[in-house]
Amino acid sequence: MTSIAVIGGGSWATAIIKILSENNVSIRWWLRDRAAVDHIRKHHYNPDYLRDVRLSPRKVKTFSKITDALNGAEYVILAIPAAFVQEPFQGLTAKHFAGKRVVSAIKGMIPEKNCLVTDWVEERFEVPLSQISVIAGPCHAEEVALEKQSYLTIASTDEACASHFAQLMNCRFVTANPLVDLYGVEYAAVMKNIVALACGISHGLGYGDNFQAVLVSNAMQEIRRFVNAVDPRERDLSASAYLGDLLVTAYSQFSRNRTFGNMIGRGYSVQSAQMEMKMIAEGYYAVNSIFEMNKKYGVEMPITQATYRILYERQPPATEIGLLKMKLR
Ligand SMILES: NC(=O)c1ccc[n+]([C@@H]2O[C@H](COP(=O)([O-])OP(=O)(O)OC[C@H]3O[C@@H](n4cnc5c(N)ncnc54)[C@H](O)[C@@H]3O)[C@@H](O)[C@H]2O)c1
Ligand SMILES: O=P(O)(O)OC[C@H](O)CO
Repeated sequence: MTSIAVIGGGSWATAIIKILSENNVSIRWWLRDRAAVDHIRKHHYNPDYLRDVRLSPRKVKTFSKITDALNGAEYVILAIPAAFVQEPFQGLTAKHFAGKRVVSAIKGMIPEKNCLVTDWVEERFEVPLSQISVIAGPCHAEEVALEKQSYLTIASTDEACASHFAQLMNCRFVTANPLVDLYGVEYAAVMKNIVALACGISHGLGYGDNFQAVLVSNAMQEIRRFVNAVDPRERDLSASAYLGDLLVTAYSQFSRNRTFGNMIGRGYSVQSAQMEMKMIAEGYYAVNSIFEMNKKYGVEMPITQATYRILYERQPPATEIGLLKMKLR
């Protein structure tokens, strides 16, 4: 049995545990909320997210102390929004990660550092890059809960590392494939959240499907320009880890980022949209990080810039999308 620590109590952590439980694994699940830990021990479902997902008490053990969850685990999966990922690891050192492989399920950047989660793991806990991977691809937790056929990409700099973890994620309703492009996949996953915000904002303003199709096409070009500037290498951006993820987030009813953007387009303030949503829209933090990063790269990024001005400079959404409209082709 492979021992896997899962860190985070949200919908994606719950969905990942459902997938892994299909295989021969032992899961050590850390949740911030002690009441949820106790509830899952007693009732075998997460009271806060994906309540219909039944958790096997034989395979899934819950912990409220993070070192207990890490103890003896071969893998550590991070499944907390990037803005909060540092918090539970305060006080931990490289020795807590010695010999472990780390998998980031996070599609976001650490706001205070404007850095990728995998870079933070490598630097902060001295985990070799060859032992780090990310879970990517178009996949909503809600569809995993319903066992709808989904595809994931496990990306790493090391093929063996990606392949090994992909095997653990393959199951009746999930096909997981390895890919050697850690940074390209991770940046594309961060950026698709920004695009989903822009899609939501324009939908909230009354723009239709015709406009969104052009917005998404232009977004793919923006992602290509940025990813190739930051990590130049040959990659097929039409693969599902990149384009597929952009499409699902831009068009799905389940998208957190699109829902958040839609509220902004309809006139909500950032604060009221955050309060109304019970889940986290990673794109809100990502747009600031990518905007800041791009000061160094100077890539043409009209969609990111418009979204930044709406969310961080409080520019009227109608004005910004109106200006963006002129730049799309
Ligand atoms: N939900 C999905 O379908 C999905 C799919 C792929 C990737 N992801 C990624 O997974 C990551 C986790 O997202 P999610 O959808 O599970 O989140 P979620 O919105 O469902 O859950 C929020 C999580 O954040 C934690 N949290 C909230 N506020 C916190 C705080 N102040 N301090 C510490 N923790 C806090 C909660 O405990 C919970 O674990 C994100 O990076 C997201 O992009 C999500
Ligand atoms: O579509 P979102 O904003 O809920 O993001 C969730 C996942 O990244 C989709 O693959």
